[in-house]
Amino acid sequence: MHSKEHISHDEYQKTADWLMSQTKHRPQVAIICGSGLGMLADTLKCQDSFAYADIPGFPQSTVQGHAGQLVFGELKGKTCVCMQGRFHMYEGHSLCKEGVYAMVGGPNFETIAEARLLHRLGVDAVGMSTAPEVVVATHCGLRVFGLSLITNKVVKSYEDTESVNHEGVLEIGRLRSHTVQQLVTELIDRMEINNNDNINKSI
Ligand SMILES: O=P(O)(O)O[C@@H]1C[C@H](O)[C@@H](CO)O1
Ligand SMILES: Nc1nc2[nH]cnc2c(=O)[nH]1
Repeated sequence: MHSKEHISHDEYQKTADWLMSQTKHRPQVAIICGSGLGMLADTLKCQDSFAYADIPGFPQSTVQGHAGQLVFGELKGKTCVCMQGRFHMYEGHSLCKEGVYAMVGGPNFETIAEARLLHRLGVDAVGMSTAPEVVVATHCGLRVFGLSLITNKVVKSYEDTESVNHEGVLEIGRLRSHTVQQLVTELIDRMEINNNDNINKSI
């Protein structure tokens, strides 16, 4: 998994599963120790340490002075994991991919000319919703987690014989509904109930 542009969810999952099978620690805090700061990891109690080279699918640290170890343990009673050595763009690692979501008014799908314009503006995904909902929720002081299922490729070429239609969107929705339900259920299960404290205070 060296400096790949794209690391799939399955690849991350395999690495995480391996680590979880090797240690009983379940960290509440994650710390990246940069140059000269790796010694913090040595202070963790009840340590489980793994050389990056031994962790399936994990990148390798190439910088001098970076031990290249993942250290699990306890600090002040909190379970932590420390990266003794980090990864840099100058080592060939790319930035985590962030995407830009753009909302168009609908109900029609964007024309090829509009799709090309959005692409040139740096848009990665396009929909007809979500943005106004997030604006209103944020205005109300709510913390927001937005989730969009990407159902189709946007057509950007006049030669392309594919076209987007609502039936196709609904079909992918049906195919992925179980996964989306599991994800949302898991999120709700892990959610801190007091995360909208700021609203309660202002009422
Ligand atoms: O959930 P929404 O309504 O955002 O889903 C998309 C946008 C359009 O309503 C429709 C296009 O097929 O699906
Ligand atoms: N604007 C837009 N909304 C969508 N919703 C689902 N697919 C699409 C799409 O291709 N474009």
